[in-house]
Amino acid sequence: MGVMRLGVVETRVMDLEESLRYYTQVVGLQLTGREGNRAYLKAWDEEDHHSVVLVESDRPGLEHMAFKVRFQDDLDKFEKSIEQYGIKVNRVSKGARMAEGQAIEFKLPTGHIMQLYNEIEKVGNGLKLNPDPWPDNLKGMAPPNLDHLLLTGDDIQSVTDFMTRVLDFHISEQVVSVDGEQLIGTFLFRTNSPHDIAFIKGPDSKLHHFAFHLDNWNEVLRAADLLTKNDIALDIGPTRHGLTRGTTVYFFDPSGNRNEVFSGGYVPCADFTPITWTEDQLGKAIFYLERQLNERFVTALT
Ligand SMILES: O=C/C=C/C=C(\O)C(=O)O
Ligand SMILES: [Fe+2]
Repeated sequence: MGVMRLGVVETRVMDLEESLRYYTQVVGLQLTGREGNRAYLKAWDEEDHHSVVLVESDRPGLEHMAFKVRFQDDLDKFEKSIEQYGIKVNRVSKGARMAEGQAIEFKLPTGHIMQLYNEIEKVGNGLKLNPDPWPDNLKGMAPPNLDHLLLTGDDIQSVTDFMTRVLDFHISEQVVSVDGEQLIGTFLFRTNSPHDIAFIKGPDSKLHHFAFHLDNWNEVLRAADLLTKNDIALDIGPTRHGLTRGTTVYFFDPSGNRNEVFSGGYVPCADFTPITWTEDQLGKAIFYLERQLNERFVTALT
């Protein structure tokens, strides 16, 4: 029962062809389908039809995010508990997007659209019978999987209450005001990774970044090399986050959506005692080696 992992981020892009070149050649995702103004992509170690949907639009940003639940009948249970909590739930019919089954959709207290689903076509990763550790013909950064996303919103307390009490997410880290009164950031997980989704104080309904996993620090450096090789500006990094301990590079896709490649961190379980950062240490929390935020951290949102 319950939410397994972040399954899909549907991201608005301004030019689908240019974005496809970037996400397949530089990031190194595999194109698995195209229909109308949407393109569907997966990372090489993922089995489902897609984890990233690019939808051509007149503005960048996050159209929706979807978490995969373990069983189809989890949807009925979550529909009831979300509505009991006081948030309206809509049903999304099978086939609303290529290869996807039925889903439930609702708006978070921060204004973001979230879906829960179980059914999606499995295309496999070709590594299930006497497999090599990775396939041939990988391109670009070649992340094995989608990792997490960071969103901004005003009421961090409410979204944390909802995610923990209704969707049973656990808190790995939190950022609080110096007097401890106000919750400024919240890092939440269902998988045993430092975060599957996080929220920090800022304008409602905005995307800060979505991230792909890499195996180690060398791959993070190589990702930065690839960006420079392609004359793509880095936002920051390679560096380390104090929060999550993850090593990282932040950069932007052609539409200005921030991407991240992330490696490391720790392996929390449900009994993990949350790590607390006070706002006066925010610089070190976010960029441990620089020990200060860059301006874009709070302004470059989509
Ligand atoms: O509040 C911002 C901290 C960001 C941390 C990450 O992006 C991460 O750990 O992947
Ligand atoms: Fe991140």
